[in-house]
Amino acid sequence: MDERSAARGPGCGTDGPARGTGAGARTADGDAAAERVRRLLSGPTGPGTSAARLLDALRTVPPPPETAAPPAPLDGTEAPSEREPDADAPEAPDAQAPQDARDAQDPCAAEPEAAVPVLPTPLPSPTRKGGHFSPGYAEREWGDGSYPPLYCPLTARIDDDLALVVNDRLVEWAGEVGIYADQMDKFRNTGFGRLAVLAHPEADDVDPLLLAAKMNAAWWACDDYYADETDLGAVPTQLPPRLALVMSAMDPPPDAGKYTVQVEEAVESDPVLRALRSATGHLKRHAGPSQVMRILNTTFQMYVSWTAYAAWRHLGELPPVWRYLAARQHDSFYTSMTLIDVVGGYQLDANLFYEPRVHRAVMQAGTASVIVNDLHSVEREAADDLPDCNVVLLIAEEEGCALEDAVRAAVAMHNDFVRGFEDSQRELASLPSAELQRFLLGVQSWMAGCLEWHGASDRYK
Ligand SMILES: CC(C)=CCC/C(C)=C(/C)COP(=O)(O)OP(=O)(O)O
Repeated sequence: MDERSAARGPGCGTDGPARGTGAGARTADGDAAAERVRRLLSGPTGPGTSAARLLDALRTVPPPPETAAPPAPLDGTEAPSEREPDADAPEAPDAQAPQDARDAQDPCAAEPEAAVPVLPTPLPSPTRKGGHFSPGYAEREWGDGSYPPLYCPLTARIDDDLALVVNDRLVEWAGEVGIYADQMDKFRNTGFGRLAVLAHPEADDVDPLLLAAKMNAAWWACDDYYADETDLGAVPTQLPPRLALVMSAMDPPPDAGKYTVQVEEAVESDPVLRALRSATGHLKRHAGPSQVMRILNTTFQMYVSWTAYAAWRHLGELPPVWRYLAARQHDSFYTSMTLIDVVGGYQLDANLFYEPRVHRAVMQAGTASVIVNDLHSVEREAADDLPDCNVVLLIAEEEGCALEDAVRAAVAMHNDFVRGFEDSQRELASLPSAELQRFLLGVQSWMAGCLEWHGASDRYK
């Protein structure tokens, strides 16, 4: 048994050839469905046929059993080392390879190789457990330990040597684009680089992890500077036009002559826009077109919710909890999770990513993780001149209860979402798509890393 297998312990995945074999404990109905899927998969091949057959099979997968089965051990494939741990070698993850920097018209085109500094390969870390496996779920203590635990996946990898390398690179990049310029130490100690390493245990290579760190840091910068932090210049009435410009920074529209020149000047003069554009350029070096558009469109959908909060802040209104949650479900770490296959170096077909049950699963996980954020940021959000929406504060207000009781209610809500994700994962476990199983495991890992990170980041102290 190699070191990595030993670290997993029994039941924590295998090195076996799971590709095409599905995973997990199955019911008799599940076996029948899996068999049907296998037969379907032996049919015609060719572009698009595999995902189409899987979708067909998905329609016949039975609903989850009434009585909860034990969590399916998702024996995903061992992630092959898909890239050399060399930060300067952009590489296509699959057939839908990233655009070259060929589109010189596109200011958001893949960053040229020269822009990525060559850094030494990180030293092997004794704590490194990168790979594709499930350490399972557990009730995890959080905060000062005085509240009921959060039911959450366990963290698959804590590698603070690697996190340091990624975070240092991220801080260097933040200095180049200019975000958090006057608070670099605070930014460093926030540790978005550590978040990327915790949340993407599949990836050992610095460059894709740096991509995740940059995207998350840029999303957060946008949130801090434009939406949330009055001290950083956030003004509710300016948010909608600012977000409209963000979209054009990330997804430059066709040339409109002198108006495009003005757009470009505006992008160049604003650190938040520079960060988002630069991170998108990095994304394009790793992602295929449908992955890029999935990530951009999810970002833009998230912005609609931000405008709702801005209206409430501007009007001094507190939304009812149901309305806040309805907005928060589209403004969650679902957005961050859209990066999972890109960082992992593979591609989940768009028709599988958007298949309703898969979509619901990722939304359940994204919402659970964002409740973790609300739990950790109550004080921070209550402290702003224009307090943010936060599920704990809103429950306390609506129920007229103590903050402690509102925290308990939010914990219960979180735990329901995680159990819902687990059910969804179980329901989808018989589908023999290695990419889908891998992606769901990536979502599981993201939830785990998110909790780990929130408990340690200086941002929430
Ligand atoms: C996807 C992403 C990282 C976006 C940044 C903003 C966002 C949707 C969050 C999940 C964070 O929400 P919030 O603004 O409440 O976060 P902080 O408490 O300010 O960290």
